[in-house]
Amino acid sequence: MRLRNKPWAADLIAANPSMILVSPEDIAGKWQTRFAKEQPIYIEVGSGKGQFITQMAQKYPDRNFIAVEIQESAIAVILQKQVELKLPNLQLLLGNGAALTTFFAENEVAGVYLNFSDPWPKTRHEKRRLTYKSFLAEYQQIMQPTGYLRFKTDNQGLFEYSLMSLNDYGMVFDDISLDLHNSELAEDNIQTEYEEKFSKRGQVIYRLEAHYK
Ligand SMILES: C[S@@+](CC[C@H](N)C(=O)[O-])C[C@H]1O[C@@H](n2cnc3c(N)ncnc32)[C@H](O)[C@@H]1O
Repeated sequence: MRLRNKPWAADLIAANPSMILVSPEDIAGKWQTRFAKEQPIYIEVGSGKGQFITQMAQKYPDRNFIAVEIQESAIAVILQKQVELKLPNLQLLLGNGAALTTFFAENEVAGVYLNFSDPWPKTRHEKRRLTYKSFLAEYQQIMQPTGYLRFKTDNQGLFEYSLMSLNDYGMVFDDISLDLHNSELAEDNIQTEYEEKFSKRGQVIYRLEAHYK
């Protein structure tokens, strides 16, 4: 994600406290109070510029969504969209996905989306991959027993790694697709910015869905 620091980002965030929180310490267990309606909460970790999460919020008004993004310049782009759209079922969190258990209480989340996460191909960076076991433990602690993890990527290496990592963690696979755009799931699929870019280049998109035992 190549976004230079935008001087307006901090100002925009400060001006919209009802739409975005910045690494809050006292929000765990209280997210429902920030939405218009109490309904299941789904989060996307690493939302980038937010095409996926804003479209999901529009398509599923009976669900609440939270974009979790570590880069201020990226989440400010989502916030700009939300200032215009004013979706009652979308909230933003500027924070690190590695610290989800400080932001969410047990069972607060119904599902976690990971889309085109940074691959971190070097072995010494394995711990930064969003499907590394420490991240899987974070998702597990905040997710309801019926919850699911959905992951999409164009990166074969990261996909294979993620299959092994989730399997080693003891997760159960509900669905694995080696060519999402030519599968029965394509019709309902909402594309992310990266997904559009990579599929236009002819790359296949991998997808998996899994849950905890
Ligand atoms: C390659 S981009 C993909 C963006 C978007 N999901 C898409 O598919 O178009 C990965 C995003 O994940 C964010 N990210 C990486 N590590 C993160 C972490 N630990 N917590 C939250 N966001 C993270 C990056 O800042 C970046 O915006």
